[in-house]
Amino acid sequence: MENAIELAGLRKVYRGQGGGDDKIALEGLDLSIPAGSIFGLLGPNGAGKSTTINIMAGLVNKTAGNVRIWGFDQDENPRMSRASIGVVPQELNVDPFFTPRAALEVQAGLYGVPRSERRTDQILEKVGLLDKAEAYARTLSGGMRRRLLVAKALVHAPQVLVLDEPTAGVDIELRLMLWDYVRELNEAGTTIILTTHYLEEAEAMCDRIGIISAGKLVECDETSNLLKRLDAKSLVVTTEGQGVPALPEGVNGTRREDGALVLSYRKSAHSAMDLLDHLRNQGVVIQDMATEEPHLEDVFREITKAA
Ligand SMILES: Nc1ncnc2c1ncn2[C@@H]1O[C@H](COP(=O)(O)OP(=O)(O)OP(=O)(O)O)[C@@H](O)[C@H]1O
Repeated sequence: MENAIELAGLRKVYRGQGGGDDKIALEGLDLSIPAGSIFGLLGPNGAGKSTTINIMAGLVNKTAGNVRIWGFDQDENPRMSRASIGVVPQELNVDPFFTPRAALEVQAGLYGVPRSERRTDQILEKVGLLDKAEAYARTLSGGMRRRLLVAKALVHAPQVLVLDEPTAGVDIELRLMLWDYVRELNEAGTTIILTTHYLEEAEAMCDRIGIISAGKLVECDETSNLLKRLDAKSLVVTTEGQGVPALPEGVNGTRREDGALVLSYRKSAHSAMDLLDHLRNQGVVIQDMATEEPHLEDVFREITKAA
């Protein structure tokens, strides 16, 4: 299998209710996600990320286009296409009266997993919920509910696991645990797709990134390539005294919260050495300095601004 997911000309129009306007959420989206990757689907609010995920999961009907999950066309082979994907939704909607063990058993039943093939307790242990197996879901904390949703998405052992904003409002410990587990699943062969608003997280986790803006794919590349392509760089200097000195054209200077002077510049136009000379010529006394490479956040800002 080369691509775990292939979307071609995907279009979604939400019909206006009661005479309201139609809303075009996706406008001919083409996207391929290689098998075995950890893929980050990013984009500003309302770009169409959840719509894309929900269409892949079979939760929202597409208006037009083609969807292949693990090689199975969603229209021609809906059963296999659905069996190949598991989705961890954004909302923490768990049935309050089910225990985690019961919730997984029900889910396994829905997916037609034979009893002999169920791995309920193994999955509960993996997500750290085995000791809560018989607790009512309404007594679980937010973090535990999140883990239960991950567990539910895994009962049918899907080749593709989609996580929609899995760490929104999650504490740092759980976030790290979740990412360890996601990496483990990926190493065992599961293709991972995730959306997140934490760009640092996407940069650290994802080997490939796709950026959606206004219902279209505006960028898709290996994370390292996206970062390399950016011409931006920063020079961080600790100085005696405060204020921002006069700077060469095209160089932007700000003081960070810790007082350090941050100069943002284009690698193609300036070098750190030139800028240091410039500061010295301005009479600035430099105590320390470091350069910083661009982050995904800079790439994201640049791309969505242009789009
Ligand atoms: N059920 C719906 N009915 C009508 N419009 C909808 C519906 N669901 C989403 N939309 C609209 O479609 C567009 C795309 O929404 P979507 O939720 O896919 O974006 P998103 O990228 O996931 O956003 P966010 O980052 O805020 O979760 C938005 O303009 C949204 O208002």
